[in-house]
Amino acid sequence: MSQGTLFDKVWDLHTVRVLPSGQTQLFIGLHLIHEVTSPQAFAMLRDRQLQVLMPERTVATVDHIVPTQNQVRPFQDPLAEEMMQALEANCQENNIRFYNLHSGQQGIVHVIAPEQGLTQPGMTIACGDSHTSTHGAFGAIAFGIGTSQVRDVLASQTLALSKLKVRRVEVNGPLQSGVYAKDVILHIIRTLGVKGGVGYAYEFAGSTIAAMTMEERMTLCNMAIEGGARCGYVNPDAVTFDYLRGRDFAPKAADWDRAVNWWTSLRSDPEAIYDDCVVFDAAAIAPTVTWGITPGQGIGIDEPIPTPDMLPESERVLAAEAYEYMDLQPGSPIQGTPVDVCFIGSCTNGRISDLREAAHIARGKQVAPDVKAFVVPGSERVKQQAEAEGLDQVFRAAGFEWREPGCSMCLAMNPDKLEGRQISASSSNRNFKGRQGSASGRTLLMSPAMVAAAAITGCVTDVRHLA
Ligand SMILES: CC(C)[C@H](C(=O)O)[C@@H](O)C(=O)O
Ligand code: SF4
Repeated sequence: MSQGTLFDKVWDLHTVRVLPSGQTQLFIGLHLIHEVTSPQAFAMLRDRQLQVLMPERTVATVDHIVPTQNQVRPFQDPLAEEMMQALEANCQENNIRFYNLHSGQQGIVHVIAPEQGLTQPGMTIACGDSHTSTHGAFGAIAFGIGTSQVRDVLASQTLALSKLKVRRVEVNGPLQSGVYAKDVILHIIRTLGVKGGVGYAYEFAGSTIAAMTMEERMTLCNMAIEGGARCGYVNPDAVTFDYLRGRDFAPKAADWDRAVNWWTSLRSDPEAIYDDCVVFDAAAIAPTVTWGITPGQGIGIDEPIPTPDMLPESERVLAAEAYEYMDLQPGSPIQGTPVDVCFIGSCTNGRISDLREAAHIARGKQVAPDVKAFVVPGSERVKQQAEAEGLDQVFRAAGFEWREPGCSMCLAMNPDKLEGRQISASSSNRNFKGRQGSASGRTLLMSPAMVAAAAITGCVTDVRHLA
């Protein structure tokens, strides 16, 4: 075990057996569930008269359907209320820890597990949600699963999986000021493509990543899946351990020291062999904004929207679809594009450091007329912390709305929706057609600081000129 990657080591340690199909039966240390992808899984379990095998290894929260304004029960949307009731009943019947609204610990599943110290290095973590890759920031092997796999984990605490290859994605050097983890990952996806990571786990490494906080690493790993990599991870180091120490579920006293030794031993070895390796220069990364309908259609804020001849042949068909849908002119600058809605939140960028960065830009300024700007903290704890620091006041004074925690307009399964052809500047992770609640709505992805800058000026703006 001395020449492996963290991925190989964690995979091997969790292998129950190799199945006749060649797949691995992998033990899942932590199973996270939410209201959208779990109800059917529990129903399938009941149909087969199966029990939840290890309820203490499953943790639930409610995030996607949660209204961020009126949270009175029953919810106005009957479907949301139904999902909520199903989750409540399933957790109660099966003895599953559930962080309900107003528990003080509710929030987006990928925000709450790390903040409580549930997410730890060396774990295997699964959740019926594609952005489970977020948890890889801690050196866990964490990936999204479908509903029938949620059933499998509930019933057996294992999954049948094929092993991934590992690509080392190295980023070196200091980031320019005004450039954030979000820009780094948008840049990586733009370069390697939205399908570039299919079949791979991405190991993020290099001095830029080493210098990142845990929250920045989470932003990075969150979007590994948008680059096609089912999981992304960072080797655990002192930054990881400092973040974890003292959190609710982190090991305590003598267990802590043992855990740190153990976690350290799981780091990829210097001689580890990778299936592929790519290197980026941090200095070449500018504040990045998407102009199209996939997270890979991004450009530096100073660049023009690419014309077809600037793109490889293989990207031109999708680009044509994007020009039409977005109604943006190839060859023209992205800077100055007017926006209608500014959304700060999501599991990509709804953590306290994100709100601090955005508040820093908004402080003492005013949201542009006719722009609707709102901030949705990633969790109840993030909200509480932000309020303790007075960030809510900064946002409110600038004309932003301050909301209750949840996924909100990241995918608009709640009342927060774009209307008609509105364009949003969004700190979330997906800009697919119709993603934010209007079938013809348009999304520009960017960092929370850039969203705040767009809110103030009313158009896409280089945050480096505003700060
Ligand atoms: C609802 C859920 C299944 C979905 C996902 O898997 O990612 C959602 O969280 C999203 O971001 O699109
Ligand atoms: S915040 Fe968005 S990306 Fe994250 S889990 Fe919720 S819907 Fe999915």
